[in-house]
Amino acid sequence: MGNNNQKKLKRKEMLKNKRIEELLNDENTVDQTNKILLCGTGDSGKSTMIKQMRILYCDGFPSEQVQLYKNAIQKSLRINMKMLIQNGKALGIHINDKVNRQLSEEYLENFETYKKSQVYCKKEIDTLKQLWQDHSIQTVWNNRCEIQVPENLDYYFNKIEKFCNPNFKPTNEDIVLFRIPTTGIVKINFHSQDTKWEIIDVGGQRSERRKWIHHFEDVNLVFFIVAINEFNKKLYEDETINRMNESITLCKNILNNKYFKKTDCSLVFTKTDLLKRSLEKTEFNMYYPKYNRENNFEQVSEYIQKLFIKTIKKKNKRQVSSHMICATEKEEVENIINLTIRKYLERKPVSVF
Ligand SMILES: Nc1nc2c(ncn2[C@@H]2O[C@H](COP(=O)(O)OP(=O)(O)OP(=O)(O)O)[C@@H](O)[C@H]2O)c(=O)[nH]1
Ligand SMILES: [Mg+2]
Repeated sequence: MGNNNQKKLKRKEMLKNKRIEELLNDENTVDQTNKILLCGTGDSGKSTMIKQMRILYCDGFPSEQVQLYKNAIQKSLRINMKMLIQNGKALGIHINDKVNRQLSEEYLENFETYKKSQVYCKKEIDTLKQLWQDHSIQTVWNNRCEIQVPENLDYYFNKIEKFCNPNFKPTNEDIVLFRIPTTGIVKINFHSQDTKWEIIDVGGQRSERRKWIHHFEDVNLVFFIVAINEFNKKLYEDETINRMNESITLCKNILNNKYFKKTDCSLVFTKTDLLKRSLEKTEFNMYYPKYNRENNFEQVSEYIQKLFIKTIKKKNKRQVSSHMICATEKEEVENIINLTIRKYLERKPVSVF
């Protein structure tokens, strides 16, 4: 009798083990993909995070992407010098140096001819180099919060010969620092802490936001990305609107959306390096008059975080976290992704049964 019972138990154990193996081999059960959605206004740093993920988890950029960035970087130098000259005039910053003023006039006159050429001739490179070093052009660049120019333009102008060389091949850093506004949706798959993840990047400009809704379902984590240095900038789509105010309104609308009632969310403040730089020259309370603390990074960044956090309702049903990073630093992106996933998994352990 005892032997029979033992046999039955053994058989039960074997069946259980077989079932576990079946479950483990069933992709639908174990390989369930978790979803992270990146939201935020244009230029906030969503794609920069995605690029870092590509470098960290997907062996970097495919050759078509590298070529796309090469072309875009090369084109942008011309266009942005034109912008600096023209916007300088509009801001009342005229080129004082006689030689450089003449050079800038000639550059604008010949711009269309230059633009037609794929390659930069020596004369154009020398002109761009000299104009970039001009004191008045540097004044325009230092007042860039008044105009719409790319964030890291100095990186490219400071090494202009490299970028104008027809044989130049963009490095990861060249790609991470350059912005191509996202249109449509970009997805990346990766593994973290024995779980499968998909991270979704969307375009943040107003015209792109209506596409977001198609990706709201089954989201495990929402990251709302904010460029923490944009307190003194105007929205590209409507220059009467302050960029940070636009971001606060969007944060309120997205993170309180019914789809995300129970979804953990992370506020990710990027561009900490640029905020530090900008507070050296700008008083934060000129833009937020209610602010009455020190004009330093620690206190201003804490105040900005609170402006966003207080818009998020019903925190009891979900975890809300806030992080500050320089998104152009790969390790900082990696750390917050890992940390957020770990916190998520701790709260909701993945169970096979
Ligand atoms: N210096 C610095 N630059 C950053 C940082 N984060 C992003 N950038 C730069 O900011 C620019 C905009 O970044 P993107 O990631 O393309 O912005 P986005 O949110 O994807 O913009 P859309 O696609 O229009 O929604 C790029 O030139 C980035 O290199 C940061 O922390 N520090
Ligand atoms: Mg983008």
